Amino acid sequence: MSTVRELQVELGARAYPIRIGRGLLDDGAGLAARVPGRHALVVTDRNVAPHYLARVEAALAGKSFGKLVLPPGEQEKTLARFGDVMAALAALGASRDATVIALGGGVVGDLAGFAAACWMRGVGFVQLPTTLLAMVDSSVGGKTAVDLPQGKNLVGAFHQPSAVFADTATLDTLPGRELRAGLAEVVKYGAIADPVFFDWLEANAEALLARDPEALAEAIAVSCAHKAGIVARDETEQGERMLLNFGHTFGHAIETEQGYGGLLHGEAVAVGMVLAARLSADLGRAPWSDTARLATLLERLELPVALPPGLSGDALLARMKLDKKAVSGALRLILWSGLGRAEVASAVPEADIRAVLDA
Ligand SMILES: NC(=O)c1ccc[n+]([C@@H]2O[C@H](COP(=O)([O-])OP(=O)(O)OC[C@H]3O[C@@H](n4cnc5c(N)ncnc54)[C@H](O)[C@@H]3O)[C@@H](O)[C@H]2O)c1
Ligand SMILES: O=C(O)C(=O)C[C@@H](O)[C@H](O)[C@H](O)COP(=O)(O)O
Ligand SMILES: [Zn+2]
Repeated sequence: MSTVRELQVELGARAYPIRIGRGLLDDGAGLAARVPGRHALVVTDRNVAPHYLARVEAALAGKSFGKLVLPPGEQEKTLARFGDVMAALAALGASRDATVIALGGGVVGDLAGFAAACWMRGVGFVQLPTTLLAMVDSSVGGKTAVDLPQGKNLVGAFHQPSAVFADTATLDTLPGRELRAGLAEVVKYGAIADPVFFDWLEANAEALLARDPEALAEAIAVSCAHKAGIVARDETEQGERMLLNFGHTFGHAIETEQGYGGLLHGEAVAVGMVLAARLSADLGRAPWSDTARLATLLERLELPVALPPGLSGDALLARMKLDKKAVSGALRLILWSGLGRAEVASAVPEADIRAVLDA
């Protein structure tokens, strides 16, 4: 195994490690140590299972484990699939000391995590992320959820994993479009919290697209450090954690309006960040020059930066109103103050939001 980087999410008695390195899935002992009871259920999808499930099964030798291999994609992050996970846990006879293991991207992680939060009111949970997006964002922090046709992640719970093992060798089989979608969330950390990292991303964009292992490992480690710090300071999103939603009020509205079959989450977030940055510049809160830098970097990473055709501003605005940051029905947005800084804003005039949606 090559170099393993290790970070910790500091949550007191619930603190947990994030390990990042090539070949981690072959460290069966590391995974087995996080499965204290007799029962484990591995949740994965049909794209991931043929490549990686056997290694997880080998690590669970001696345990009573089940596996659930779901169809892939955002359209499967549903209450119906949540029911399938519940049924699989029941079939396994999983007791309160059971562990749910998510092997896959953010869809599998969010769904399996929500199941772990609910089965017998909460059982153990381990994240084995296999997409860049899951390694840099969704596997860390304990936000778990499923989508409704009305909106993204509307049904969910905070439920932290007991460990995150990111085997970066799994990225070798990840399709290019999915890798690029993950890069959008990487750019988010630079945009909201770390101008030096943003500069580094500008300097390393081509290396990241070319899957240079060192560049990817660095991007994952820096992203996880930011996410772990924010989660440790504000686990349940009372303040600072809301900044991780930069671009998401727009992005989630796009995903929902497209029936979860259009832009990928990371792509929608890329568009959403550019819209939020433009809105911020329109309102005099962010320099136009930084907005241009953000859009240029995302374009260099081959991500979309404009709304896909055919979406109506009215429909998107209506979707945005169901965002979870709203208070008493009033929308709150994450606005940008320029590179490295963002803030929560309420009372943003609807006309200004409509203007960026219609531009
Ligand atoms: N909980 C959080 O904090 C959080 C953060 C960000 C995003 N999310 C959620 O994550 C989801 C998006 O996650 P995603 O981008 O990982 O998408 P995904 O889970 O749909 O995975 C992307 C695609 O890649 C395939 N795949 C996964 N790993 C692979 C591998 N190593 N090789 C080949 N194919 C592979 C999957 O089967 C799928 O088709 C969204 O639902 C989003 O809302 C959650
Ligand atoms: O961890 C967080 O907090 C985030 O907001 C990370 C986002 O990238 C992620 O997409 C998250 O699932 C969005 O959360 P939601 O609460 O808006 O559904
Ligand atoms: Zn996201």
